[in-house]
Amino acid sequence: MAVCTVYTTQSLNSACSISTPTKTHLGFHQKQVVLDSTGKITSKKGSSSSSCVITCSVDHSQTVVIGLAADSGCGKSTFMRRLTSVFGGAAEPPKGGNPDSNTLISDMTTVICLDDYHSLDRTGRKEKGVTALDPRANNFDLMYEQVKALKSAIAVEKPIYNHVTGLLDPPELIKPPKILVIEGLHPMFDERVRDLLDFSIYLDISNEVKFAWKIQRDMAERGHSLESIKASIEARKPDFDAYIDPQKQYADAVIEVLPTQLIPDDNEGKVLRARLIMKEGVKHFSPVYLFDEGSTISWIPCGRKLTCSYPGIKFSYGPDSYFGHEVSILEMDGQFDRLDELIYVESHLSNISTKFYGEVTQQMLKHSDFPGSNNGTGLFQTIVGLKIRDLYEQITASKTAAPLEATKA
Ligand SMILES: Nc1ncnc2c1ncn2[C@@H]1O[C@H](COP(=O)(O)OP(=O)(O)OP(=O)(O)O)[C@@H](O)[C@H]1O
Ligand SMILES: O=C(CO)[C@H](O)[C@H](O)COP(=O)(O)O
Repeated sequence: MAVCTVYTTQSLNSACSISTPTKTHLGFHQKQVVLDSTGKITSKKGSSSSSCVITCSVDHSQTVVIGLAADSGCGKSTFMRRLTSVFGGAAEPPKGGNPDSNTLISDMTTVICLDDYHSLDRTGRKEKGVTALDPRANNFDLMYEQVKALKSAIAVEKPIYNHVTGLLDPPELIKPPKILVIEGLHPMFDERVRDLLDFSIYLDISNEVKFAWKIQRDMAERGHSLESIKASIEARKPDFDAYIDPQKQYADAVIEVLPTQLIPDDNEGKVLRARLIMKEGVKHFSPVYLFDEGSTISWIPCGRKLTCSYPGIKFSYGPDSYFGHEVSILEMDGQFDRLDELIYVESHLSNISTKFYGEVTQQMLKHSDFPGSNNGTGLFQTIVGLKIRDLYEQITASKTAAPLEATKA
């Protein structure tokens, strides 16, 4: 038997004689329920009647939770599109719900945006003089309770932060998916939330590159001026350094994006150097390697089998240390001229968790229009997507072997 907490705006079963639920955050009712050994909700805690059976039952297979952290405009949405594509099916906002919902649902995955846990709306932040990156503008208690509930296969009513109006909208129902991705500014900030993650990723985009991407998007697509983009990046920097960047030390995989080293003093920012930093010893995750696991390798694949124009392509691989952790780092500097030739590189990588020869190349070709498809950013995002699929399959296989353990809250 296990006890868990459900957050809802509605009564679960009005026929049950239970005490009035407590009012908690944002008008939610908090109810403690008791799960039986199969993971079904049998009664509300404290109910006088043991026959008070709540009509909803839950799928007791545990949800796998993935955390994706990055600053705004650093490629989270692009990464999510690559990840959901690995699992097949398109990700869409909840049907018939709030058109400004930040949630994306596909057959296997639900992606929730942690901006929905802003406790202060745009006006509130302005009045208090805090940014959205400041922990005081976010409700970590609710984030923790809801991620914990979803991980225990219990649906929640999650608030919505409306990016169009800057207001907190009425909540939306989130049912426990097979894979829950929590993406945003703070998935690894709160220790309690961090401990719920089965795998975590940090997108570490260097300032120069972040600036180039912001200009491209916010000037071209959103009509912002160069000055206002600069000012926004500067205004966010102290809180970014204090609260967002330090989360990378907790990540199981970090994708670092830097200016190229192949062009001396490059200031165009078009050619990128991407580094995939993979922690050793993470359960259900074995780092990718190039040629020979644990060796230090430098490889320039350009020549007969890979077409490269200036400045070429260089791969590196080897063991290293990152915030005191043992890691393996795979690096790619430069960009592909012909994406179909990526198969040559793929055939030299091991532990990439593909289901068939050429799957990485196939995924990259399928999304050749996504930003980063001609360089290491897209390649490493695709590989991490495949590693997450593998992790999910390993976790579900181990749960099948011990079903009762997985139902405990
Ligand atoms: N790998 C990449 N290579 C080049 N440009 C990229 C790459 N990834 C993202 N960008 C650029 O950055 C912009 C933001 O990307 P994306 O929408 O995926 O980020 P985000 O983190 O989800 O942003 P936000 O949180 O603000 O919604 C894109 O419009 C694109 O211009
Ligand atoms: O850092 C952010 C995460 O995406 C946003 O700036 C934050 O959510 C506030 O949003 P808005 O600018 O729409 O009020």
